[in-house]
Amino acid sequence: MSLSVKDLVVEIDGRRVIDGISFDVPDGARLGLIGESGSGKSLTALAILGLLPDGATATGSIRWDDTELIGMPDRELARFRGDDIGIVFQEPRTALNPIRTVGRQIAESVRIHTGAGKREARARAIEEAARVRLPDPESIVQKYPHQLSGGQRQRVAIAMALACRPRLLIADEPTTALDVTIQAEILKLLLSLVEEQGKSLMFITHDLAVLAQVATHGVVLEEGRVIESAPVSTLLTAPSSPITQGLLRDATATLWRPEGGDR
Ligand SMILES: Nc1ncnc2c1ncn2[C@@H]1O[C@H](COP(=O)(O)OP(=O)(O)OP(=O)(O)O)[C@@H](O)[C@H]1O
Repeated sequence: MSLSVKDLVVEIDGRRVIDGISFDVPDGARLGLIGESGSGKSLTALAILGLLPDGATATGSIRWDDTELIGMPDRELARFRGDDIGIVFQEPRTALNPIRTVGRQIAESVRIHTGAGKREARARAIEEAARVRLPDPESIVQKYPHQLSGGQRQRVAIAMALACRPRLLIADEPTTALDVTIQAEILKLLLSLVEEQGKSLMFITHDLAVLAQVATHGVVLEEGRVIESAPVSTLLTAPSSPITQGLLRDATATLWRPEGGDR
């Protein structure tokens, strides 16, 4: 299953915020969307998921294999979300319900997307918690989100997204809210899960050092346009645009230091 975005334009209240973006995520590929704040990364993800804010319109084409997602009725799109395309957001707190145990929330994901019964879904929730390497899965599923650390909450959000076995996982700055060591652990986890299950990944970040750890190809955005699209190794060694050169200079030194970099 592959995703193909062509000439995507998003307008919000008459302002063109995405201005003709095209890129592909072939089956099993790991693509990064990278750019500074406001360059249009999140809106591109939301357009793919059919979750644009009120007042926003999308034109162009977003195809999932042979199916056009732009203009698809919301009810049909809802089936795509989760079943085919999963999402993990930056701040796991917003993805989790504070008054339900994490096990129940993972189980709900399982139930909605597999039709499993309650008991089976509860057992699956423990398996999914173990899969994202949460400690002591049998007891952690009985906890509430506030009883977990930020990194553990992000593991729960990843478990919920993957419980539906989507073909493509979209991760929008999933580690930005976490401190550096936890960030590295979550990136490693995401990468191993995606590779293990042969999924495609679309990873959104403003940090080229983070992108280098998870993606093989990068699409650089600026003001809603694609500025450069190249293998990550090229972006790291021979970035052609000033924007990418700036991203390379800013790359987080703690995680990865560009050779000969001036920081
Ligand atoms: N709900 C909204 N209403 C109006 N304008 C919006 C809305 N959401 C985003 N925008 C505008 O669209 C542009 C792209 O925003 P987007 O959130 O996609 O950027 P981004 O690259 O994801 O940034 P960040 O890294 O800060 O999340 C920005 O100019 C932003 O101001």
